[in-house]
Amino acid sequence: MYGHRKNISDVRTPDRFSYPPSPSPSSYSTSSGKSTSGRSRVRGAARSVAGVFVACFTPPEEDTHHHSSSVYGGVSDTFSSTSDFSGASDSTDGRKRGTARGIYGTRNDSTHMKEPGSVKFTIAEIHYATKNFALALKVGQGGFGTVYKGQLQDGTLVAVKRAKKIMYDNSIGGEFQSEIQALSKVEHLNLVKCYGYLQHGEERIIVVEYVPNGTLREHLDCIKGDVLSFASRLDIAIDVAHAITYLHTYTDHPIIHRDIKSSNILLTEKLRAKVADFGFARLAADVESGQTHVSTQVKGTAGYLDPEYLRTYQLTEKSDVYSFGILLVELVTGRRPIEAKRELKERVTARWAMKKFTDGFAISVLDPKLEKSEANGLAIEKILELALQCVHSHRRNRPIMRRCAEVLWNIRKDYKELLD
Ligand SMILES: Nc1ncnc2c1ncn2[C@@H]1O[C@H](COP(=O)(O)OP(=O)(O)OP(=O)(O)O)[C@@H](O)[C@H]1O
Repeated sequence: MYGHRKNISDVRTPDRFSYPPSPSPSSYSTSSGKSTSGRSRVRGAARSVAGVFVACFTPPEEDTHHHSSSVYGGVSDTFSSTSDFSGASDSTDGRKRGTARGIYGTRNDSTHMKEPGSVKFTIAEIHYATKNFALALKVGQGGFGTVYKGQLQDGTLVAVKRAKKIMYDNSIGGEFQSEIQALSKVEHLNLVKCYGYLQHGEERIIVVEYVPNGTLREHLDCIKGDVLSFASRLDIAIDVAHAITYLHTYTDHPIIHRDIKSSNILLTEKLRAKVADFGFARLAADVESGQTHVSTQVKGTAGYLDPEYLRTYQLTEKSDVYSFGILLVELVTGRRPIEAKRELKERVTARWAMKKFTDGFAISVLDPKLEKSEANGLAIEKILELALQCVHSHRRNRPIMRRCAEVLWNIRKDYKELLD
């Protein structure tokens, strides 16, 4: 580790949380089987938890900062991996973890990383791929830095994530290595693949799979592509559920993503989802005998943050489940988790949607760009029921990710049957 992440958080988007445990003047206000089983049952179940959920929200105030203190918590609800969720990439592009070293050839770089799965790039390769960081190849800007589209000598398209200059001091180390370590060790069809990295002087660069079709948020905003159909949204939800399930069941070392949100979901041309940005990922079992996760900073994005994590500083897989619940609401409503410009009762999208759901008007929160059909109406009820469970203020009452995926499979099955 290289030191303080506060420097990183300070340069992130305002709604991003990454704070050290030290006291600070500002404070955080949490702005923040076949399931056609009858709407009343669904709503009944919903009501039993809705109160708890609603209680956990406070409409956003101006200041959305949070400061945490040291944290001690147990990692719970891990579950065993099955092939259903493995989705392991077939790596038809030849860049499968085990073959990557061969692809990039031998390097005479003395700092060549020996860890399996890691590939160290040379600065010459990066310059070649990005045409010396040509502005025309810039595709995005995030908390970490600038993202360029690049092409390796063998033709592979890559996204080159170049750390901000402001992070050139050692404070970037933790973030950089965290991202590399987490990314390089996992491989799944619905996770953005990590090809390698470069640490050259003050440069910190990560090379990942290029996902060509923008972020989920851009699609929901119709900045990219046509209106996402309800069926596509359901497929995306399932892809994301598979990816997170995979992370949570990852060998002996479950990975908590910690920053599940629509701008971290990248889409392929065929609208398959790939979960990106493991900057905040953390190996859940890399601390204290695999049972205790000690977190020194609250990290995540406003609107997606698990209130129990905020309360207790305990980070578990269920924090991702919470964020996933918020993402489900976002998918069906099209709205951002927090819409500051709306009237108070609609400002926190999940709370607004859940209230409508429990009152029996789930269809009224459907993204206005979608048709209010019977199939959409039934599916949104079931999705909101699942979302409601995911955002339960007590993590023990939230389903595990695997269960979320199973429920979504059934919703999709019923949805398709109704359409046929
Ligand atoms: N693998 C990728 N393939 C294609 N485009 C990408 C890829 N990764 C990132 N981008 C683009 O670059 C933008 C910035 O990505 P980045 O992960 O750095 O930040 P972010 O997730 O948008 O913001 P934050 O760092 O606050 O989470 C994304 O919104 C996306 O448009």
